[in-house]
Amino acid sequence: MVYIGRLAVAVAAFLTAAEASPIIQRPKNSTFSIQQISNPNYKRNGTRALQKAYAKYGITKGLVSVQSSVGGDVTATPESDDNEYLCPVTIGGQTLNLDFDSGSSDLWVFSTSTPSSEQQSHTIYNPAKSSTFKELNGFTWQISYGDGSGASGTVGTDTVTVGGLTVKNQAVELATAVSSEFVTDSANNGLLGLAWSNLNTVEPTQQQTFFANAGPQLQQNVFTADLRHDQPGSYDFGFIDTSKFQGNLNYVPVDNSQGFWQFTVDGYAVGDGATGGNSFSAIADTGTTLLLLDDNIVSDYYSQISSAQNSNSAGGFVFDCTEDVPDLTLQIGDYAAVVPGSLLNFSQNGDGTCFGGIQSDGGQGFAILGDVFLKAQFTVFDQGNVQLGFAPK
Ligand SMILES: CNCc1ccc(Oc2cccnc2)o1
Repeated sequence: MVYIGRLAVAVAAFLTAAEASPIIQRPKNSTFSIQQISNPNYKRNGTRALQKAYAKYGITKGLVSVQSSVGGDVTATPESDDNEYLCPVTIGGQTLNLDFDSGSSDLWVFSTSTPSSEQQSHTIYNPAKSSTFKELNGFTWQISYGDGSGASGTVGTDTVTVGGLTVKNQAVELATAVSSEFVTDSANNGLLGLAWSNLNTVEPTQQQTFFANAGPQLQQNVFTADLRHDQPGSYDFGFIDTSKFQGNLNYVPVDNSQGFWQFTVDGYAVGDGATGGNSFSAIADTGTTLLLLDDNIVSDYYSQISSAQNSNSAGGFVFDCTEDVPDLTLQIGDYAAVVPGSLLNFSQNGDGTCFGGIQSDGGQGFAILGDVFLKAQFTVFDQGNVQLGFAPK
């Protein structure tokens, strides 16, 4: 299709030139030159130059435009027990609180297409009330998450704004079915995927994430996560706010071949014990609540807590709430990422036992560093350099 486009553009350019420019009569083989002067008021802007070219030749490529070249900053508010973090997103002028998920790549919302029995007390998006919504006819999506929840539906595009950063023609996925976990999670009106676009589930044509569309035009092709325990945190797009962390950022290369923010952890330590263990693969996942690790590391950790046991009824490791819970340190290159014990006593079960922030990753071959880990680190998701940066807060 691009080839045919170029041919059309070449022909159009020729015709335009022939029609528009005056025919200059001059003797054969004469030469002349015109002295150019630069326009002092001209400010170089690649996006605008490209948009002008597209407009001139009528190329209606799905060029997304980013209104702000600086970026955006949005508050991430924890639900009870820090179960998930919700951020306001404006779609076609309608604002919904969505769960930003660096472990998936679909932007989907509760909508007028969601069965009314499932809409319950959710905020829903109504494409009919958006002047900028366009249906992608016949496009569908279907996703399932690590906790067994899931959703599916149809697709369109609209103008999406996050913290002052606007992307036009962003794929917005409308839920026509959602699992019970979402129906009852009434503060959560959908997800905004921040993993890599090769994980997007839209068919027949995979769609780009909000961040993939916005990133290349930002001052820095990054977003950062500063999640907090029991208080609002933030996601920043396009810049790194050095006031949000201590010391220097420690970068590690990312393998995005599976679509995740995946990297290597080089070892671990429990409490003030020695760092040991084999290196292992992990993903940075803001959409997962806990810190999910290999069973051997989980057993080693809970062997340090005398009352700890793996409870079937609770669905994981629990211990007496009165216990002193050790820190966990993950060695990432030269950086020792400490998760304080205070974050590893995750929640109360109501019977004097507490639920651990560290649980099994279910043997799926990589660890999932969810919110329990990300609350303790300022994290830079660097799309431009395909790397992650960590620093203590
Ligand atoms: C609480 N369950 C519903 C729900 C909220 C957010 C998500 O999405 C998830 C779940 C697990 C991992 N990644 C994303 O599911």
